[in-house]
Amino acid sequence: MSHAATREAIDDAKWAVLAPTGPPGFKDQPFAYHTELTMDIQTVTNDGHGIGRVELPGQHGKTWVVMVRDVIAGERVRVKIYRNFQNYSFAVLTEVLEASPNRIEPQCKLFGACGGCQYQHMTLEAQRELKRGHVQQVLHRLAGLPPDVQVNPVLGTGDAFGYRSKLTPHYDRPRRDQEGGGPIGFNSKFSRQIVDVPHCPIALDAINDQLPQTRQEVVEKRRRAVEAERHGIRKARGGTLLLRATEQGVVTDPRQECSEKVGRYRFWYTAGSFFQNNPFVLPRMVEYVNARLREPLSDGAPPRFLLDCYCGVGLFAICGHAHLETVVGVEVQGESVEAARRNAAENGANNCRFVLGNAQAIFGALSGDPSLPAMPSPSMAVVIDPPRKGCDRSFLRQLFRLSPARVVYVSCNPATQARDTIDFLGNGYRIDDIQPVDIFPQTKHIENIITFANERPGVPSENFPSSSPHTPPLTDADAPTAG
Ligand SMILES: C[S@@+](CC[C@H](N)C(=O)[O-])C[C@H]1O[C@@H](n2cnc3c(N)ncnc32)[C@H](O)[C@@H]1O
Repeated sequence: MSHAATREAIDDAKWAVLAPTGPPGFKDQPFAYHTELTMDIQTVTNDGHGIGRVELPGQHGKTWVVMVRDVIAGERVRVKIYRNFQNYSFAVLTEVLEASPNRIEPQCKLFGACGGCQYQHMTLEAQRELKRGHVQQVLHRLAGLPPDVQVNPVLGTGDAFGYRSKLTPHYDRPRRDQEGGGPIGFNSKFSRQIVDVPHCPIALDAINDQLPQTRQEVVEKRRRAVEAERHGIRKARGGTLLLRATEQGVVTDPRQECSEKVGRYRFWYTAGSFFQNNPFVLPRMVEYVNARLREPLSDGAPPRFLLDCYCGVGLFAICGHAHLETVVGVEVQGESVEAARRNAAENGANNCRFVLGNAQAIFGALSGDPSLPAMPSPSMAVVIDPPRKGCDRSFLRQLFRLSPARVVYVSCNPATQARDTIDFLGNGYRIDDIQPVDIFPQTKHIENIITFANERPGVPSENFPSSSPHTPPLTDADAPTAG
């Protein structure tokens, strides 16, 4: 795509903010559409919004919060208002007047428009320090830990671009006047509009090499769909593509079996099911989890038994099995459990067993297993790696009754992890280590690992719900925090 065409894509995506008149229904209080302001950025939230305060027009001394993307704390910038809410406004960056020393030129020409990346305008070191601070803040704000709670420097590799092994671009239902055309890419930073992304610099080269062909297939498919719709056969639809770089090449069929190596272990999985997406940092993350699992417990010996809850295709179970007597993985998705069994067999992890079921019912899955000790056991460790919504209440209740000596909690959403931390602290656990991992450089996403040590291992806790007030379930919308 030529640079001019790229600019066009950016302009399209910024339509909502750069159009000469406001969008229909624009609320013009306290600022009219496109009011230009100069502001100082005080902080950046964990969803990538810079926050500053500006004086309200005609109300001397009264200030108003304005949020703007693609900025860095400490910068002075010019912005244009494009949306007012009850307590704050959104603005688009038009000029950086005083740049932070951490500012760099974004590598992607679509950076100002595409919603996929938030931090390309910062050095990698600055991104990681920002993410470390966000983990600290969320644990302070939601779990009541001290504001300066010890959080390790973010674990990552130097692979800041060309690292993503999975890409899922979307496309809208084709419009009749577009024939097969229309953008294929990611949501805009400013609206639900899709920005056309013919090349994504955070994806692996193999994915970018495959992208033109996969996009062309969509164009053909859409052309046929529009034609069919014209003849009243069926309605054309939008969709999401899958491109996964694997040992079998780039796979686009979600049902295809594929494999990937992590250290010396090979993992099979179905392309559409869960597998981690950064093959560079993954071995480091697994190494870190294994190191936590091997540390001696209070009796001086390392854990002998491991439960891997939300185990997917057995990543942590299989990578950690060699130092354990018995490992049991629990996973709700049937095809992932089948893959986990195959992975254990092919990798010689004969002490691993995988149970199809809900992590909410772990006791049922474990009871009567002769390879496990009588429960609760002081030699038991647990790895948990739940989806973004965090742990279910009934899962936590059972976990605290099981009373494992150590729990390594891997999370892709530090906000729900912080919520669950309240329950760990209220049920006899203390925090031993907090380790963020930069799985997705250039983006706001961070993986965070908390290691909990049980002060009374093997003694079931009945103190649940814990005495500390439990915050209600969080959604993604709760995640942004002013830092
Ligand atoms: C973030 S992934 C982690 C997978 C694995 N630990 C890994 O790193 O490859 C979460 C996994 O939890 C599974 N899952 C979601 N809800 C579950 C539940 N209630 N019980 C058991 N597994 C669940 C999903 O199918 C998914 O495989």
